[in-house]
Amino acid sequence: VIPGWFSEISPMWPGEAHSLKVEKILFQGKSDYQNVMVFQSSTYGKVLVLDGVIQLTERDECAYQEMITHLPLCSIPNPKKVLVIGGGDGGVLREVARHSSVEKIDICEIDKMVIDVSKQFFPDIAVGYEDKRVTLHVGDGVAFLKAVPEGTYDAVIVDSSDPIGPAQELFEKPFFESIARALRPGGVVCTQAESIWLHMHIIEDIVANCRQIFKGSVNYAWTTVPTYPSGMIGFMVCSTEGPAVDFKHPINPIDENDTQHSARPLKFYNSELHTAAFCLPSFAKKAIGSK
Ligand SMILES: NCCCCCc1nc2ccccc2[nH]1
Repeated sequence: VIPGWFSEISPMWPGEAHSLKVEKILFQGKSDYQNVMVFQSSTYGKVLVLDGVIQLTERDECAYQEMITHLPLCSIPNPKKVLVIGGGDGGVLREVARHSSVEKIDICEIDKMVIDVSKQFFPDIAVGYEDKRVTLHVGDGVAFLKAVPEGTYDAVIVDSSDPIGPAQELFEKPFFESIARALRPGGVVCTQAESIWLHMHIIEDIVANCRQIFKGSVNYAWTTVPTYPSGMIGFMVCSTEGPAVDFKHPINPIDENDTQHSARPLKFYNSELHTAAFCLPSFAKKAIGSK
């Protein structure tokens, strides 16, 4: 360990470790589920770390939060009811709130410490909780979805950590089945889906499960996030059987200057990038294929 540096060593990316220079450690705690740490970095703002894995930094969180939210929501005409699984930092809520058609936003986050720490150290991200349409459920997303009536949501966003740790079940087939049941016909889901550079086999399994479960369309999209290992992260973007959804052409575009529901304009997402996000390197296209 180099003094003054945080290195992200994990069995999920053997033999490599992204490092950030540390100015000051701001919080360290152990919740019922994981170790939680916040530090002030020299060049990426404040950083949230769970079990040694970087979840977000102030400088580049916009890429992940905006893409995971607007890829699904800009692909359907009038999202009204949205469910967020995970996303305890509040960033996805902030982005969902930009859509004026949305009437109800449910969020189910298992770890209250993540919520509290985010409100304390990342107010510009946790601002999402202030939206009147938000209802917070602190608990396990697996159990939450089992209790959801069929066809309740227009969109579900799964902003999870990784298969190693408390989010393990959010990558398994029964969970995807419970999402499909909770979505209306032609409803959409977008989940955090690892990196094509690091986890191609995990992604192949997830895509195979999604092909069996989501009878609309099944797509893999990706974005650059400089502070994530391999500099990118991907998303499964799927729709249930019903009114066709063409993810590659946003029919419900969000104006990058839209500040109706957010004091802050979009920093990252735009319609061209939306379309480009579904373009994959050849090695990934071969492994994932696209219907
Ligand atoms: N809710 C935050 C999602 C990111 C979790 C941490 C993380 N960062 C990653 C980089 C590459 C592949 C998988 C990753 N998982």
